[in-house]
Amino acid sequence: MAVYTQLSAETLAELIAHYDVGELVSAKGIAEGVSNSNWLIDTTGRDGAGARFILTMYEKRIELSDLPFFLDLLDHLAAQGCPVPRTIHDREGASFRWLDGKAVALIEFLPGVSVDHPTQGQAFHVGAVLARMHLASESFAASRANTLGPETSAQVLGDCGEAALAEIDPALPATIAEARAVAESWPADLPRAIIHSDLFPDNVLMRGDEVCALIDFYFACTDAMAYDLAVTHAAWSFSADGRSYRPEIGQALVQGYESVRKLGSDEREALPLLAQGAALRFVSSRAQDWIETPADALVTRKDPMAFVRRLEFYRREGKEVFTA
Ligand SMILES: Nc1ncnc2c1ncn2[C@@H]1O[C@H](COP(=O)(O)OP(=O)(O)OP(=O)(O)O)[C@@H](O)[C@H]1O
Ligand SMILES: N[C@@H](CCO)C(=O)O
Repeated sequence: MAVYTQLSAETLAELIAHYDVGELVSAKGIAEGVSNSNWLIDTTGRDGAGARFILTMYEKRIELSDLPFFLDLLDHLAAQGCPVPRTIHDREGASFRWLDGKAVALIEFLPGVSVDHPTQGQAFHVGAVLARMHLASESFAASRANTLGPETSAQVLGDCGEAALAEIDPALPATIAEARAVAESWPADLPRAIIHSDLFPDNVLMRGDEVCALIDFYFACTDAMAYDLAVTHAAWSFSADGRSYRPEIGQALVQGYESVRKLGSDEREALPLLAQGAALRFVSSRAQDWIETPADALVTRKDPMAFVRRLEFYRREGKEVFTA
């Protein structure tokens, strides 16, 4: 359940009145998501024909100084024709407002559903849209450092400590040394752009093969484009528990990406290591969350071992995985 803050109908109506979107008709809390509180908002619309939005209240994990970067990025990508929801600005032009001491933003609602078991056609289109997003971001002036790179993964796992990691699973402590080794050989000069860096199936809304929306840009940052493809590969091409690889999905993703932007030989060469770094990024954040979240909390903890299995797969299979 991701509505951490209760807002009264009056408070919501007053908030919506700051936007040129008509009057509030209904507001429903959205159960999906764990980071922020989200509501599905219906209004009468500017022309009385009705309009729908997502209201997000930023609860944790987001540096508020980064918020203008994330919200302006949505506007930029949407203006470039990418399937990304626009930020609705208030009557004074602000992209976010304050409510009960927390930042809130009104975001365009886009249709579509997240898929659990993608088809090849869907993976191809997701790869293509990822490449379009990278190219469209080149004209975006702002930048943001990746705060969750390989060195952070090593640091986070080290801070968790071997004993706490071993309590989750005996295979986890070894990932500390692996993360350090990956960080040491991390490529420094691959072509960069703004990357999504968390493009899991639940952050893509689809209708059939069509990508209707990429959402949840709150980890977006400036980094290697091939790393973003590696994250997406790790997120889409395996069963949820990471035990079985779906080669047709992995290949379709890369082919879709290359139908828009060809990978350089340096990027292709780096993909096996980038994919290990991607797997470690999610091992580390999941392990940290596991330790910090009580077992009886309302939020379901995500299993770090699902990404340890991916890590082992990428290390074992090497470049074969990314050879078309
Ligand atoms: N622009 C949008 N258009 C339509 N639906 C959306 C939009 N943004 C979010 N949603 C819906 O709201 C749900 C929660 O959003 P989101 O995944 O961004 O939550 P979060 O808590 O911010 O993220 P997370 O838990 O992934 O860190 C999504 O699964 C999706 O169903
Ligand atoms: N998509 C991530 C959560 C955001 O960091 C995961 O599945 O672990």
